[in-house]
Amino acid sequence: MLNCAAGNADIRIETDKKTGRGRGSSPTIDALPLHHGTNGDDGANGHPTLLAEPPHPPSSTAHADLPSVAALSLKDDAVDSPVEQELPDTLAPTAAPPAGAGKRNNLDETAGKPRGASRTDLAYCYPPPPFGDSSSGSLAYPPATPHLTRAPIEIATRDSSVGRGVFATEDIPAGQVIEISPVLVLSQEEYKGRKEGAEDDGVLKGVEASQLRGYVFTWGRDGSMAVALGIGSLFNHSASPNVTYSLDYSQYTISYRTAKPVQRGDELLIFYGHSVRFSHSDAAAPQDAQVEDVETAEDGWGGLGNLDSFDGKLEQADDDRARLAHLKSLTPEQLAERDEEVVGPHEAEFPWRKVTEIIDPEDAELSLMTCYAIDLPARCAGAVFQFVRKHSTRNKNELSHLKRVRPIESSRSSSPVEQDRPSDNAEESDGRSSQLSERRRTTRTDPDSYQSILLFPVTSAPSNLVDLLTASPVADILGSTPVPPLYTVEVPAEAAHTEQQAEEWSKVWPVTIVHIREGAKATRKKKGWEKAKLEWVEQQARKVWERAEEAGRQGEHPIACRITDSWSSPFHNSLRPPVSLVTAHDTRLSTGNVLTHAASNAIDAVAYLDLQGGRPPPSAFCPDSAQPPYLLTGLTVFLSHEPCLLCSMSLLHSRIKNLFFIKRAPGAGGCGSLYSVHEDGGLNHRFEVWEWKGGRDGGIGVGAGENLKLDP
Ligand SMILES: C[S@@+](CC[C@H](N)C(=O)[O-])C[C@H]1O[C@@H](n2cnc3c(N)ncnc32)[C@H](O)[C@@H]1O
Repeated sequence: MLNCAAGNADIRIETDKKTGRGRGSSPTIDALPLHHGTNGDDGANGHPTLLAEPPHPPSSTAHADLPSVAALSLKDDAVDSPVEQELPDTLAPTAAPPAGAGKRNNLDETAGKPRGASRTDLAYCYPPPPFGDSSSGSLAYPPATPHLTRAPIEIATRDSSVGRGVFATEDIPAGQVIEISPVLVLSQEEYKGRKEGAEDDGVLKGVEASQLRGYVFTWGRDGSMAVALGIGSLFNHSASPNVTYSLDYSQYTISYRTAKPVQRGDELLIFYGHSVRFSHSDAAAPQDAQVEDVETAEDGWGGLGNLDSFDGKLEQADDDRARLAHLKSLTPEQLAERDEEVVGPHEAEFPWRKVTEIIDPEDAELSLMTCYAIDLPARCAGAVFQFVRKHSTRNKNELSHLKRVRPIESSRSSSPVEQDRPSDNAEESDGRSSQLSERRRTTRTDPDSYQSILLFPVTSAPSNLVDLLTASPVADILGSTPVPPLYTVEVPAEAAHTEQQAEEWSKVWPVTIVHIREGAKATRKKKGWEKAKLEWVEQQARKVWERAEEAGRQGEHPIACRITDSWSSPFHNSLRPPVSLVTAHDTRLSTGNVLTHAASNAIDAVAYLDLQGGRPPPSAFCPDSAQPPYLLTGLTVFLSHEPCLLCSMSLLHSRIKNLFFIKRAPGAGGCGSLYSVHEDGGLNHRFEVWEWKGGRDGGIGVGAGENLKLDP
């Protein structure tokens, strides 16, 4: 239930408990001092028809369970109990009434019924009847329309070709919530007026054929549309708006916030979308249509906090078209040759730098760990291995990269365990050492010949190791010979990856070689990307940067995040690049929520897609899987700026495959600057991070986001 009470008006919007938020559940309007115009027909077209009732005193309980959304809408200048405050002056119409003001709404005031209005009566005929049907009659809206809101705004008509708009009656600072409107969601079927899968005969039907068409915006990925109830539907469009908005899918609301300081008298304008043009006001607009069909707009009303479109096809942004046309003109052989061409990271054409502190294993230096070892006759080896297995405190064999035994003749750097042995039997050790020197002279093949055997890393050895060993079958095999002393030895901490490493490191302790798989090795050796991948990555980087700059122009922080499928060479090529899922931008300023960073919003958007079953068909990575993968598993993220620590952790938890960012966030970023979350060995996932090092020529990294100072 959304419940607002203001002054002498008490409006409550309730949800029918049985039908949920069903449209059958009509709003309960306890008292409304004002009229609201209808469309001039019979009020049965979906527009609420609110009739005049005598005002009555504010309800003392009306706001008892005021939900957060309503509270927020009233919070900005609230004192004690915001919902009990007087209605502001803005309720009074401030613009001069038009001639014939008595007829300014088309309700019969005695009967409360719509009365007919001839087109000739109507000085303010807006919006025009749908599709030029002059016989349908249209309604005249007053030049100033009363409304219920605490923000200092009025609804007025200053330009009859644009119709009503929302204007500031006082200066309003940036970042102020001026309206939260509940929305009415229309399914695709309702909107289009035809069943899913029914053939599109090109004739507009349903809501799309009504004047509501100029008021809807994209709501869900399933083709559903929404109408903002209340003032939300009265904001006009501008390419340089002063109001931003965000959709709240859980509350079914859309909230509006000033994106810049607004002066008294200014019109409050939002941005509907790149593809929306008005023939009569936008200079750049094509002259053919009043409004381009909003459904074809890139992302509804400007996509502030919205999702980008995806359909598995190549995106055909203007600047991509020429490239695409060129690619399509190539023969399959030319295309294959082009796709296989690899650009190495050191070539000038390679504009990315890997953000890593991890050294290529093939170049790794020897690193050491300390283990307990013991010298025993070869015949004890089997019993020692069993002993180690039995008392191992770890599931995984931490010494699997090492040979367990080393012939006693090998040189070794070891130190007797007398000082740091795990149990106290130091007295016996001197005698054993002398026995050992004697035995070292015998050969390895002899079951009585002595070998050095690794037991446990010092860090995970049982604390009473010596006692355990003395009580073990190893001691039985030795019979009257005392168990020799343990000692510590430094051994390689990792397996070798090359013959050279193995040879060198085995001088310390025999180490195994783990060869890097041939395929992987080839890729590593190439250490470059196919040209097609390089181009695709750059294109995504450009898109995310453009979105960030656009957000900046809308009064948000110029930061954006784009989530896509990941490039996989066997599946993708220049004509079949990965699919993009969502693009979102930072909405900290418009929502007042300091956690709505771009990455966070994008992750939310993917979760929302999953909830709606809206993720595209399983990608090349999981062709057999019917389910979308866990969170962002295997996906690639593009960010205009290095993510903060919190977002870096969110991306890590989401299991992304790799991240590309354009601008570093010195002292704030969690992927290379302040910390390298993506490589932290103590965390349960890692991902690759690449930073843009390309030039500024293509516009990537240029603009408001260029020198942005980011907080940690
Ligand atoms: C959401 S409504 C805005 C309120 C509308 N002016 C009214 O009086 O009901 C959208 C409609 O307003 C008009 N509109 C909005 N912005 C405009 C602009 N910049 N130039 C011309 N008409 C505009 C278009 O006719 C559009 O279909």
